[in-house]
Amino acid sequence: MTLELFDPPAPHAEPLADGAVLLRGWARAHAPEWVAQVAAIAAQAPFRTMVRPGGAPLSVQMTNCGGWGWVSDARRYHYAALDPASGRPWPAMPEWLRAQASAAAAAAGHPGFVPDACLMNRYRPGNRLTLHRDEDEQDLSAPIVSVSLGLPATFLWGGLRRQDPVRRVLLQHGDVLVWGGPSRMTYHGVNRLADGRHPLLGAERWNLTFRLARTRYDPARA
Ligand SMILES: O=C(O)CCC(=O)C(=O)O
Ligand SMILES: [Fe+2]
Repeated sequence: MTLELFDPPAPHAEPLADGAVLLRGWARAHAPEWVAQVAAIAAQAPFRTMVRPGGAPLSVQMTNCGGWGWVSDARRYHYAALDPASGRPWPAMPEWLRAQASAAAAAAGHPGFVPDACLMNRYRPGNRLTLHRDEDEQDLSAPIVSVSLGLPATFLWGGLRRQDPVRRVLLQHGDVLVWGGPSRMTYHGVNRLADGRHPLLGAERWNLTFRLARTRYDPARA
């Protein structure tokens, strides 16, 4: 019997669909740095419950960093340069985070991705994200880079139509999922978070999605 049997597998890439790759464990080695970066942003722009058009609250708590932040309010979903809670610009995207997201995108076959927005989601046990597409960005040829930290979650990976069959993918601490190209408009969501405790985040899961909200995607960009 060897101890390695109980270690998480070494980081590796699992193709999920055309244009979509799951980089298993990609962010694990630097997870404490990821957590510190998000905590510093959340100290300036706290996680908050947003409401959806119509007024019902979203289940997960959100904040943003970068030039643009994704905002849901009683009227619409949109990208805003100012945090509506403070009236100030969202915290800048730290260069370290931007570089990590660019490197993950490149590793998944989407070079030249330089995100201008990062939506951060905080899940507590029982929180979920219903099936949706990320469709508020201007240039839908740019990928989405999604980083998971803390408690594991069952990610729902559907198809290009809402009624398409859904695959269940377990996303664990340090996993990075990238979807772009023919997969960019895939319906996706997250099942209710199960209770648990994670050594770094306790009873929470943090997810970061790096996006190109208001810039043109140029794959030739260095
Ligand atoms: O939490 C996740 O894994 C997915 C988040 C997501 O789909 C989103 O923020 O649009
Ligand atoms: Fe999404």
